[in-house]
Amino acid sequence: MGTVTVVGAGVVGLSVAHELARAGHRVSVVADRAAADSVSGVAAAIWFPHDVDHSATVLESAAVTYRRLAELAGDPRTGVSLRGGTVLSRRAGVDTSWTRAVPHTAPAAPDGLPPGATGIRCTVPLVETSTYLAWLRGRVAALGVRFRAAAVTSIAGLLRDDDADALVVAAGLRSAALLGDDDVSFPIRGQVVRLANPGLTDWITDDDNPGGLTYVVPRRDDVVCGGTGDVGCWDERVDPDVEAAILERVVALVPALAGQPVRSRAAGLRPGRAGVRVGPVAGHDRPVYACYGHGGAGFTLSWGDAARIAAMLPPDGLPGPVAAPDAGGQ
Ligand SMILES: Cc1cc2nc3c(=O)[nH]c(=O)nc-3n(C[C@H](O)[C@H](O)[C@H](O)COP(=O)(O)OP(=O)(O)OC[C@H]3O[C@@H](n4cnc5c(N)ncnc54)[C@H](O)[C@@H]3O)c2cc1C
Repeated sequence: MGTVTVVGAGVVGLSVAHELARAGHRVSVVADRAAADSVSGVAAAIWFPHDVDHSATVLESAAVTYRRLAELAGDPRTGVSLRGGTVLSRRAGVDTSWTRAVPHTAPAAPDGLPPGATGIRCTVPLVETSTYLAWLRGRVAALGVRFRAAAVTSIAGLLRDDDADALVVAAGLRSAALLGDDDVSFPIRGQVVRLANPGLTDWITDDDNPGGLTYVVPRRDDVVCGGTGDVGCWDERVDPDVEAAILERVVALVPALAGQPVRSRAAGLRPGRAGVRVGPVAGHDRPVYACYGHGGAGFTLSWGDAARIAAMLPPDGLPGPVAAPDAGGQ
């Protein structure tokens, strides 16, 4: 058994802490924001590998997470359910490799689709973020993981002050600045408006909408309507003009949303990266691992990538620090 400190308490940090503690490590989590106050609290969140590459490793992590979330859907306390929906496409040659990670997909019936669009029907896990993140934190705490509220200013400083045998950096978008060896990370700004739910259950995504990225994700008490995918934008404020445009697009797509009152609104920065980073980080005197860069798919990859980190840190033989130049993860 070893002691491991995880930096980050978003969906990724919590999932990593869970898997490490379950494997037998003594785990601490240090974070300056609770999950609900990070981008994890803004997510829609449906299972879908959005804004990440669809490499074999990513799709395997997505498939592992699908299965785990599908199991959790059996327990209403988790806030996870399985929901049917449609992935719309308005152009030829769209990448459908993600379908390999879903047990069953079928072509959508053309009636009801926008003119010229095609669709893929499937059932995926829907995560009600506030319920799920609170449940997950409770599970992690029940495994004996300790939480510390603090801002980490440098990895070297943390290693100096912390006697953990290993460190995992799962700090989302801010991981790159903390590690200082990554120039391929970037924000992807997303804005949503949440409407009262007029009784919808099916979700729909419309990435090729001529007006911009559009999706409708009905939850128990509201409907998450989006969105935007502004690459390189660091602005976390809600923009009223962007909201008006989102509302226009979602009502055109799902007319039942017309006139529904706004319940809440939010914007957040997805941790974009040219390749999700899961693996050892070189150049430290103790083992340091990275788990970040999940783009619009942090929930979708959470359990799979947490399991990968746990496999890299076996409790009966922690690896040593990595001296060779870091290859930059997967
Ligand atoms: C509008 C929108 C819709 C989305 N929809 C979906 C969806 O449907 N499905 C899906 O899978 N994903 C979705 N996402 C993406 C998802 O939200 C992210 O991929 C995921 O939340 C990233 O989680 P994370 O734990 O890596 O980062 P975060 O949630 O940002 O957590 C980072 C953690 O690290 C801590 N931290 C960072 N730096 C420091 C530091 N220096 N010191 C101490 N602590 C630090 C923070 O306090 C926080 O606890 C969506 C995102 C947006 C914006």
